[in-house]
Amino acid sequence: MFRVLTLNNISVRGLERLPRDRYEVASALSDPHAVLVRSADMHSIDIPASVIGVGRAGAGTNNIPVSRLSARGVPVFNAPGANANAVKELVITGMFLAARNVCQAWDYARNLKGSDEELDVAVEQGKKKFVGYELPSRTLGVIGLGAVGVEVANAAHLLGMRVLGFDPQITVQRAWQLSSGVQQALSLDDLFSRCDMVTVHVPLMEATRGFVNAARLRLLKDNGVVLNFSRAAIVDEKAVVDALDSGKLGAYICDFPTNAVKHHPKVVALPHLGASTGEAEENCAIMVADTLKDFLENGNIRHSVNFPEAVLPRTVNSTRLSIANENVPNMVGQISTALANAKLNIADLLNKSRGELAYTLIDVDGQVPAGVLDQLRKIDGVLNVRAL
Ligand SMILES: NC(=O)C1=CN([C@@H]2O[C@H](COP(=O)(O)OP(=O)(O)OC[C@H]3O[C@@H](n4cnc5c(N)ncnc54)[C@H](O)[C@@H]3O)[C@@H](O)[C@H]2O)C=CC1
Ligand SMILES: O=C(O)CCC(=O)C(=O)O
Repeated sequence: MFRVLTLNNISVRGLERLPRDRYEVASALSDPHAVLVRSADMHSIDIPASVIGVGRAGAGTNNIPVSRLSARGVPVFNAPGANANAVKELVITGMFLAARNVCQAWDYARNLKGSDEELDVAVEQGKKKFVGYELPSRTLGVIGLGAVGVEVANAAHLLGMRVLGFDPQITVQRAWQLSSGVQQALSLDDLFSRCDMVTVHVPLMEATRGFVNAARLRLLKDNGVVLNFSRAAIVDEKAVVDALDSGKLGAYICDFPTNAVKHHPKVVALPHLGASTGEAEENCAIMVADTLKDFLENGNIRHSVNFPEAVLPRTVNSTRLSIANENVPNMVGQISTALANAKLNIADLLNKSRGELAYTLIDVDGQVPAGVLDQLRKIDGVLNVRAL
């Protein structure tokens, strides 16, 4: 029986992928094998030693202590692309909100007082303040061309905008998905200096923290717009407020209502709604539950943010060993020597590495005695051993 601890509400369609006869899933249980999480902050909690896998039902993993888990040989999984359409739709909504001053105009209209005749007069006088612009007259810069960024760039291009993209690590898969009409910016500064609107779709990490800063905002065209549906800290909020006050920025549309920005009249701050559609919640939960299940039952690794992809079909009449280890020389040699010394035959083997970590799946004919597993665990550099 596998025990899975949930730290957030996870869509029931995903949880149904973990059959009750083999899985106990609850928001409170002891010695869990795995954790399922959305945005809960795992940096501040003790993660029990029993945990061998963490699944994020979403994209961003900045709420998870990934390096700490890597050092324990614990893979962290996410659900790449599973909520991208939902985020794209809200970002495009945000662009329209900014271009047509929708929130300010709505606020004006709902606060009008008087008879309908008086309201008619006020409407015709007041609407001058909310004159907007149309998207095809503007240039959008998309920073980060991953699952969300590519969808946003393509949709904006279809809406008639001129679109520039910047992502020095774009994958071949995403490059194929990107519309040929999206032009490449050479640097962040190049992108800011050629755009009216900029939207960020990068993970929060040291390199991206605060990289929408005062110097870059100065490069943007006047009355520009910044959209941030990634993470609050990617944007220097003080610089944004200064730019809004000076008129350099016309609007800041974001998913993070911090005290620094939420009351500003030119800010529309939503309560982290990017992935909050029934479809996205289901997609994410199903993808991450399937990934976690295959890892727990077969040791296979897909969609991990810290471990290499490692998928090996199972050999009949064998015991599967899953071994997480440091990516240093002679690990596979030592592991296979320990198995040979115990007269165990390797039927199949897969070894993959990623950065400082490596992962080995071995199908061994017959049973593997507990003593052999202990020997494998004692090899210097081995982080985790399971027999499945
Ligand atoms: N508001 C919400 O509810 C949601 C927010 N997000 C946020 O959006 C981020 C992006 O999501 P996805 O597109 O699904 O992730 P992704 O991993 O598919 O794409 C991220 C892209 O950013 C690029 N990148 C990394 N560093 C960069 C840099 N310094 N400059 C330019 N590009 C850089 C990567 O090469 C990658 O292509 C997530 O990490 C998360 O923080 C994602 C989903 C929902
Ligand atoms: O689970 C959520 O609602 C947050 C989604 C998100 O921020 C992400 O996937 O990175």
